[in-house]
Amino acid sequence: MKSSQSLPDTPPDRYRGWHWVTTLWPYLMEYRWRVMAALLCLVAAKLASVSMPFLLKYQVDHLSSVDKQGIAPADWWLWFPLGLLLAYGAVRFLNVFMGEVRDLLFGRVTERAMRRMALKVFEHLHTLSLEFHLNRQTGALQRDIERGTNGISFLLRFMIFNIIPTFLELFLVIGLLLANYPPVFGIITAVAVVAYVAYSVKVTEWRTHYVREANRMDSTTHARALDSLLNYETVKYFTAERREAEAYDSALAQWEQARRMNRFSLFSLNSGQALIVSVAMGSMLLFAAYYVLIGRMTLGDFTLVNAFMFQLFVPLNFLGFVYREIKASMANIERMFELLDEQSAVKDNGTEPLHIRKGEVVFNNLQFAYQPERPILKGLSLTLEAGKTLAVVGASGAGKSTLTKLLFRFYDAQQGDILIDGQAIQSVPQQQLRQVLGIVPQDTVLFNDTLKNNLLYARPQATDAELTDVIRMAHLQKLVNECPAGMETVVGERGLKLSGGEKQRIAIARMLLKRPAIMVFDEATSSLDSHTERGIMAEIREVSRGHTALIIAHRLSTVVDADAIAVIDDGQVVEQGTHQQLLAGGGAYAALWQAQQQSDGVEQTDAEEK
Ligand SMILES: Nc1ncnc2c1ncn2[C@@H]1O[C@H](COP(=O)(O)OP(=O)(O)OP(=O)(O)O)[C@@H](O)[C@H]1O
Repeated sequence: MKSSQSLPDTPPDRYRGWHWVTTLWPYLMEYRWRVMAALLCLVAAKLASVSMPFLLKYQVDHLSSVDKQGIAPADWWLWFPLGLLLAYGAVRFLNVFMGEVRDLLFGRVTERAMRRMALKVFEHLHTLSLEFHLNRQTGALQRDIERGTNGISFLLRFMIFNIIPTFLELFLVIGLLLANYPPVFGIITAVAVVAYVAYSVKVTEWRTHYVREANRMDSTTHARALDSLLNYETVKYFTAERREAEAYDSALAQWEQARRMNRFSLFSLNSGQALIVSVAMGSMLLFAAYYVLIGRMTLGDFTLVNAFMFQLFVPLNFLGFVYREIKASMANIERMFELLDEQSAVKDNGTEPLHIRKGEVVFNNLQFAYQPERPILKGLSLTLEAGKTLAVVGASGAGKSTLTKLLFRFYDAQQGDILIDGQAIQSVPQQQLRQVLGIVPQDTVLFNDTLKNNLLYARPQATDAELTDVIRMAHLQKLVNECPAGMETVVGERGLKLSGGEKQRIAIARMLLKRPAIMVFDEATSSLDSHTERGIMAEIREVSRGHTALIIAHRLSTVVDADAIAVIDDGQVVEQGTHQQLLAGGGAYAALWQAQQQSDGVEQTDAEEK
């Protein structure tokens, strides 16, 4: 399994604390009136909630004051408790209703914040270098974004509408108890709340490790299963089903163990919380009963204390969960912030507009290494003359594709420059640079969309006639005609429903549709049969006529017509000239030519015919 360079479990110190508040603040401000209205609803709901026990108290006091014979139905005294009952019902409804209105109003705020944040990260990811993306598992990256945006929603909702109001209510209730009743009630409530919060925080901290471990194992088992299923064919080729199942099961066993510890820690948290709540409520009721017995409190007061306790401890019970989730949300958001802080190794700070005059490309004394200890290009110099075709050949791994990556500025060379018509590519905006370049890459990856949309990706405004033209040039008519859905055929994830050669032809067609000034063909026909290859090479010659073209090829027979051929070895150009000149030179190219001719009789005949 590939190792994922995921973000570290514990975020660095600079992300701790209230960093997220300042980041999220602008999103709250975007809908400030909604936020204000939601807060008003919150206050209304809380006032309703605090008044409920009082209504209950008056009710009970009134009912217990009626003597055993009851009262006549016409007596106005009868209507008082009925009015209270109605008020109680109305206030209870108001409490719930205001909560719902609040959610309705605030939902929009959280969704907008999620949308803005997700877009920001998405755009940022597209600015990061290829190296960053190569080092990451896309799935893990996507999970980081998903968790981050969900984290925002959770944090906004629960911080503003759970934690803060719960504490507001606590202060309100403790104040009311202290003002109206013997101090013992307020004191017990305060002590219980402090004990409850302290215990919840402590135990939550302790169990975070188990929660994280369970989550990690959950991701690992998923990744294991996914990797195995993605490699479905390889598993069959090597009859490795048993091995795969065992590896999956061993990951599952670790997940099971992690879940066990997680459950145990949850048990400790919940039982401890329940104990604190029960002791507090029990002692409050004990005192309340005592005060009723000695006549200092009424039955209504007894009911009120009981009701307050219920009202307080229900959200408090929830606090353990909310605290844990808020911590997790903060960690997830911090991961997302780390992504946003990630800087591209390749800086896009060129400001000169790119002026294409002829389309000459010069690679000037390039030195480049992906890893410092392993140089790939060692002072390579090469000129692509304007309007000419230059072929680059050389052993596998010699650094040919690396040249194209440097040209597209996926990486910057450590030394040396690349100049287009005399302008260093670093000095121009990347967008402008890439607009004048077209490539048929070694491995074509397609969007999981229709053939047509994959082609139009190069130039969405292209006409049908232009599409038909490039389809013909890239020899794609047969494929389009044979597929029942024609151009509307969906090509599957990464284009996996097409053959290697078909994908290459689509890549050729869409590059032709882009009509770039400089064309790069990186082994553009390597997956094609010799017949189709010849046809397409003829088309490539045709379309690249008058354009600057760089052709990277393994099969030398495909580049014998090039205006110049450069042979790369050990990070340098070791030979350069036309096919005939290089053959006559009897050097590396001639040797390569001989070797290929021997191994491919058909190609030999083809080349001799030329
Ligand atoms: N992102 C990367 N990180 C580290 N090394 C890399 C990276 N990309 C390529 N390499 C290494 O750089 C060397 C040159 O790669 P490159 O793709 O340029 O070779 P190539 O000449 O195009 O080979 P081929 O003909 O097989 O396509 C290879 O040895 C490869 O392993």
